[in-house]
Amino acid sequence: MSSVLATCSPFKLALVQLGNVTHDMHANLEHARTMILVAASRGADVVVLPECFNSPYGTSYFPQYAEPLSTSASVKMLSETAKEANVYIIGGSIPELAEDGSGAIYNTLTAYNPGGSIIGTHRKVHLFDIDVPGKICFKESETLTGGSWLTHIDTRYGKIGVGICYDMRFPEMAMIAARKGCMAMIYPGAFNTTTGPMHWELLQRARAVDNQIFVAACSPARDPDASYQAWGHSTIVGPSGNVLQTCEENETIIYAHIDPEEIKTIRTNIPLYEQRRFDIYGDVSKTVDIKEGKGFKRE
Ligand SMILES: NC(=O)CC(=O)C(=O)O
Repeated sequence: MSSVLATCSPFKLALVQLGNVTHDMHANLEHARTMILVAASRGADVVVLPECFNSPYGTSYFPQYAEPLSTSASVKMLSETAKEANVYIIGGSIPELAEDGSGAIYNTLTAYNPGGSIIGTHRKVHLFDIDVPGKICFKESETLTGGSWLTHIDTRYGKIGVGICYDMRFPEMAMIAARKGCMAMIYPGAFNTTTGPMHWELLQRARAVDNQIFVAACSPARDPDASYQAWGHSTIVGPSGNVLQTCEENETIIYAHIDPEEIKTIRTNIPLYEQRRFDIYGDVSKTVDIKEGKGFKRE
């Protein structure tokens, strides 16, 4: 049993499946703020927003809406709202313009503590480039650059790993987080009406059961007028791979009680953590070190 888990404590998690994401960023921010306050008023301790919550999701939109984090209206709103509502916020993602003059744009998550300070920044590592003939062709790499570190956030409830959408398809990220002592992986995401029914829930349950951690994925609500049809179905999964809470495609907030005792119980009953054969296949979590802030980066 990881000693880190011994210091974890229960909390109420809220996923805001945000609707009404328009072309007006300031209207989107105001709506997101209102929904965070609703979640907080219903007792949430950690509130999660979806991928690309401040603007429409699409390769042509990323450059249009990209902001440097240091002057971002979205970061300002999230920081102020975390403080006002006295909650942790895992702030979905926003298009981020690099401040090094390279012009690079990232799909970036920022996380906040109840004091309003940023406690983690994650740039989507795996870009969503797929082509399913006749169904969906999407190439984030046309306008985005992939991130280069993994992010684990320290909260008063324990450590939480974060990823963004397509990152969920890469089991190494969740595996590393679990072995570094994270109690949960949380993914803001926006699967679509082709890949959503195929893989959205399956992937979350797989990441949870493989690693015996909680997994949550927070989607935007579906907008029939949008160019990208989000799947919705925000979901929270327990460490046995059990779905704790889910929903359909409309705007809503889902909640779940995250109790680390459930992790301890499943790891006692099915003790994978004592049975792994690193002598045969090695331990992927040993290949990454803490490099900067809350990020992990490979040499
Ligand atoms: N939008 C994504 O990043 C990922 C996705 O839709 C999928 O993997 O399917």
